[in-house]
Order: sequence, then structure tokens, then C-alpha cells
Amino acid sequence: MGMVAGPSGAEAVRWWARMMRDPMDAYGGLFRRYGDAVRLPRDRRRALYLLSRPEHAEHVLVAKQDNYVKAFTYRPLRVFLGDGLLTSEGETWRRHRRLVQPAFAQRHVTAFAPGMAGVAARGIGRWPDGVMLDAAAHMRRITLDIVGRVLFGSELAAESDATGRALADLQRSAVIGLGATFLGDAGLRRVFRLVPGAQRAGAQLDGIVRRVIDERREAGPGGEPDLLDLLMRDDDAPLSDAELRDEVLTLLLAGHETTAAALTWTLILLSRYPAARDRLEAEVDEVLGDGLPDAKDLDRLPWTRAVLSESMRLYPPAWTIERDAVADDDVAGAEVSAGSTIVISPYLLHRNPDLWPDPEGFRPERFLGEQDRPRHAYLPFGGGRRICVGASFAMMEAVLVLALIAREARLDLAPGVAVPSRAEVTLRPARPVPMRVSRR
Ligand code: HEM
Repeated sequence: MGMVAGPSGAEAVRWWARMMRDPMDAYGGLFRRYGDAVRLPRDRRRALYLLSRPEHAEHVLVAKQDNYVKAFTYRPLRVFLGDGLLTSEGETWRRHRRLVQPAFAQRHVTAFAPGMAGVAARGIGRWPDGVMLDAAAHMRRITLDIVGRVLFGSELAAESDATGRALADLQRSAVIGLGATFLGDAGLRRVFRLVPGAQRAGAQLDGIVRRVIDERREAGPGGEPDLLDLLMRDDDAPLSDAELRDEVLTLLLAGHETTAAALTWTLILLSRYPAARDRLEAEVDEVLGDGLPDAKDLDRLPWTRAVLSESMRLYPPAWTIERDAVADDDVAGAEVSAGSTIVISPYLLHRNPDLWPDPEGFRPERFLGEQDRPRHAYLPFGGGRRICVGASFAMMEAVLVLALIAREARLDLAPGVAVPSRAEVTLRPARPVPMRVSRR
């Protein structure tokens, strides 16, 4: 067991201040200054540990997961998302996970492919040649439309701009709320009343969720049961109205914003790396033909998948995973006291030069063939029992959407445009992403 390097005293206070302003910037700074195991004291007993080696991730997320719960840093988000899968714990989490997971079993997910491809093809088909569009907004529209139709049987595309704004407000509020978690849920709610946009965002998202649920209640179940039917099933332990609201909202948000960010970063990278894009176009031209791709085409699109994997290495949409230790622990040599917070940041792990040669370079070929890196060096979907429930859904969706885009059009970032990132709950472009469409 050992102590871990890190700042103390006034220097620690400065790092905390930096963290409240821009957590990713602070984590990056701590990593560069102190290395891949850093301790930042929080009070006399507790600290925040920034641990960026695969064995740390393996320990906290898998081997000793019973000793870890979602960190206090998720509390502001929980005020909005309540007891949905992302923010609940214990028996509530287990019950929700059991309910939701079957809808994401491989067999089910494969059946979603035609619906996903249809939505994507309609979205992309409307892009005129030569037009400049905001790639981030378009990716959000397509992924929200997919989640709405495929999981909830609802038409949400029209709501995508409003949802996008509400989500941006919600994420900003969640980061502001980080400084007020000691106030508890009621205190955080009071703080959010003062944060511009936070109330409106909550009300807007609530409205969308209520509409999705009310429409289904009126229509009743019909055809193949979808995720919403599973959630609304009236068995011996049905979800309460509040739980149902929380879960639909969680899946709606977790299910589209992350995938949209992954696709947007991918389009930006492809525009910067034309050789990778040429290879992508060659692959989809050979595999897809004129029709809509489906699940059986996926195995024949290894480069498309590798491009997405490499893009999520550099820009993991879920860029940080945080847990609180229940009891004292020894995390691969780091002595951690009960109540302390562990940050496992996929962003830092994915760029750790000890694990990835040329860590800043875009090299999809890393993800082709045999890969000999440690298993937990790459964590875009997390790990252990809280691993992303929608991982296969997201991967299939992203491959289908990207393959269709590559077949139909080439997107080039407007010259001279920089794309700064914003790391709040998700890692996404901070501004609109103007890209010019050339139809192929
Ligand atoms: C590229 C897209 C996606 C990425 C990068 C991603 C990433 C992640 C990560 C890292 C976690 C774990 C968080 C933690 O351990 O604290 C997570 C959890 C979760 N994700 Fe995803 N996700 C994506 C897409 C989706 C989709 C499409 C859905 C649903 C349709 C979804 C629903 C969820 C839910 C409900 C959880 C919480 C699971 C639990 O705690 O039981 N995600 N996601």
C-alpha cells in the first residue's frame, strides 16, 4: 500500500477551483503534472483519486465493484434523472436493469437494424449537394429520431433542436451543481432555480417524456413489444409513474446524446484524415450496394467499426467515470480511504502514452485484427455491472449511420474552423460544427 502523489494545501485548493470550472482541463493538468495516479485532498479524511491505468479501472469497475457506488459528482445529474439506470443504486438499480436489459439483448438489437438504417437514410437523403450544415445538430436529430422510433415508438425528430438546447443547459447546470453537492438534493434543487435555463430544461424534457408515455397509454400495446412496453408492463412489481418517467428520460438522453457526439467527432476526424475516409468509402461501396444496410452487413464493415473505435478512443463521449469508495481499499497500490472518490477517465486512459503509441494520432488500424493491449485500456462503454446497457445498440447504430453517410456524401469541415471540445457530462463539440456536403 502506498501514498499517491498529488498537490496539498493552497495548491490543492487551486486545483479544486480549476476542476469546478473545467473538470477535463483540470484532470489533464493533474495527469501531466503528477502522472497516472494522483491524489487531490477533499477534506481531512477524504480525497479525489485520479487513476489512469488499466489495472485501476479493472479493480474499481470489475474486481472490487461491490466496494464502489456512483460518486457524489453524479448528484446534480440525479436531481434531473432521478432513479433511472444511470443514477440509481442498490435494489432500485437492480430492478430497473433487469427490466431494461432484455430489450438490449443481441437478438433484439439486431432486429432494430432496419429501423435505424431507415431513419438514417431519410435524414441523410435530405442533405442537398454543396450545402453547409451543422453536423452536430444533424447527428443529434438522427440519433434522437432513432431512439424515439426504435425504443419508444414515438416521433421525436421535430423536438431535436429543443432537446439539444435543453440538454446543453442541463449539462452546464450539472457542472455548476458540482460545487453545491454538499447541500443535498433539496439544496441542489434550490441552486438550479437560480441557474439560467435549468428550470426550463427540466420542464422541456419532462414534457417530451410525458408525451411519449401518454401516447402509449392511449394507444395501448400493439405489435412486437418495445422497450416502452417492457417498462410499462403491469407485472407483480410495476414501475411507479415517477420511476417510469425517470427511466424514459434516462434512456432518451443516455441513448442519443453520446452516440451523436461519437458520430460528430468521427465526421470531424475523417474530414482531417482523408486517407482514412477514402478507405471507408471504398469499404462501404463494396459492401452496401444500393439498399439499406442491415445487421448482417456489420461483420463486413471492419474499417467502419475501427474508425468509430478510434474516434471514441480520442473523444470518448463518456469521458469520465466516477465512483465513491464504501470502505478503505488498496487500488493497485494506491491507498484509498472510505468516502473518497475515484475518477477513472476514459479520456486519460485512452491517451496514456504507456498504452498507446502515437496517442494523439488518428490510426483506426489499431483496432483491426489481434490487439494485445490490456483489456481495460479501452473503456468507451465503461465496465463491470454498470457497463453501458446500450453498448451493442450504440455500436450497431453508429456503424450503420456512418456507413450510410459515407456511401451518400462526403462532409468537409469548413476551412479555418476550430472545434474546441466541451467536457461536461459528455464530451462534445463546444460549438456548431459547420461541414460542407458533397454528394457522392
Ligand atoms: C456511443 C454511445 C455511448 C457511449 C459512449 C456510452 C457510454 C456509457 C458509459 C461509459 C456508461 C457507464 C457509466 C458509469 O459507469 O458511470 C454508460 C451507461 C449507460 N448507458 Fe451508455 N453509452 C452510449 C450509448 C448508449 C445508448 C444508445 C443507450 C440506450 C439506448 C445507453 C444507455 C445507458 C444507460 C441506461 C447507462 C446506465 C447503465 C447502468 O448503470 O446500469 N447508452 N454508457
